[in-house]
Amino acid sequence: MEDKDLIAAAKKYRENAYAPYSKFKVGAAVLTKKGNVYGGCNIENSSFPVTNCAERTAIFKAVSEGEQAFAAIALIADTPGPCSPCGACRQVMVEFKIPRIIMANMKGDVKVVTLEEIMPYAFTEF
Ligand SMILES: O=c1ccn([C@H]2C[C@H](O)[C@@H](CO)O2)c(=O)[nH]1
Ligand SMILES: [Zn+2]
Repeated sequence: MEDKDLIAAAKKYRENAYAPYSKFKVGAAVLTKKGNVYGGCNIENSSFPVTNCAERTAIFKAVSEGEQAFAAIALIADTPGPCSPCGACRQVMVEFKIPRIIMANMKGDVKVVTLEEIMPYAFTEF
């Protein structure tokens, strides 16, 4: 699967975003090594910190289906430049060793980075 296809999947899931508080919709899609795609959107809560980001929704969906080996993740939002994942999502990407992060926006800007580039000096217990 090409990056543009994973971005298109993320864009589709962005339409399902539940963001009545921030009005900021985010979509994400993870590609597993088996070749399956799991999508996610941000899901907000009136108790703001309870909100789940699009990337973590997508990753947790994949893990829930028994998939823990990932090839890439794409995320998209209506940002001036390619949308960059928050720290919590980066930590989850470290946990599951997602090697490539494809950042995109609604204008068509795309930036691809490695996990090492986006999360240097990551916390690991061992
Ligand atoms: O990596 C991120 C950062 C933020 N958001 C969502 C959470 C919240 O609903 C909205 C504004 O922060 O964007 C994501 O989905 N992913
Ligand atoms: Zn996040």
